[in-house]
Amino acid sequence: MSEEQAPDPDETARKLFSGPISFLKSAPGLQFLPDADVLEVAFAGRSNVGKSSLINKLTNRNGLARTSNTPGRTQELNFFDVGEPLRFRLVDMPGYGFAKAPKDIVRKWRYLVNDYLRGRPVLKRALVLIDARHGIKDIDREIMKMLDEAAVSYHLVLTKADKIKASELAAVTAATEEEARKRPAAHPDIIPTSSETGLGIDQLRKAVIDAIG
Ligand SMILES: Nc1nc2c(ncn2[C@@H]2O[C@H](COP(=O)(O)OP(=O)(O)OP(=O)(O)O)[C@@H](O)[C@H]2O)c(=O)[nH]1
Ligand SMILES: [Mg+2]
Repeated sequence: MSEEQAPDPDETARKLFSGPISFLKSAPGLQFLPDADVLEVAFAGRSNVGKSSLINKLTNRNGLARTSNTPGRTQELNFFDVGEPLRFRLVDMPGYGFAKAPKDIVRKWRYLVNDYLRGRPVLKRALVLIDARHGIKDIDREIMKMLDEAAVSYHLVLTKADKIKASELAAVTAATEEEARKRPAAHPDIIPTSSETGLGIDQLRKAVIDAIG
């Protein structure tokens, strides 16, 4: 008796993320011209929330995106082209909202992010990362508003879930979900993750694949 084995969607997604990766860093003042045929998913969130760590975990490559204890490490857009057979691009965005950020950096961030987000047909989804210990802050609402206005659909992703108790994670997930439901461009499902334990990583890979079709 032979049984047809349905492909495991987690395994399929893992394979798509494990191909060759090339890296392109935006230079200041560069126009971020999209490649018409390469779809993008952008990682946004407060400084130090864990954007770069999550990209490393998703692609299973330590040190691909630079991580740091110093908030504000990533100040440009970093593009990671994931290779065969499905080509897509992960975009590591500069973090927002770190204390003591000089005004000119904040202004630069706004210009950069606004320029990048608006009218970019290849940008299929943004992942807005929220620290599970803190929940959504006003500064996160600012970027959610930008995304709502630019009609870029986004997924709210909780990070550093390993740092809190399961009951606290359940509470912050519910609160985040409630807020997401009121947002026109937000996906209703919240994805709790940890780059330490790997929680939610398979789910997040599937969300990315889903977004790029
Ligand atoms: N415990 C724990 N620590 C994490 C996790 N994700 C990231 N970190 C730590 O948080 C710090 C910041 O992580 P990054 O990935 O550099 O954060 P970022 O959002 O890219 O920061 P910027 O580039 O400054 O905007 C690092 O010290 C990471 O090791 C996680 O899931 N769990
Ligand atoms: Mg970073």
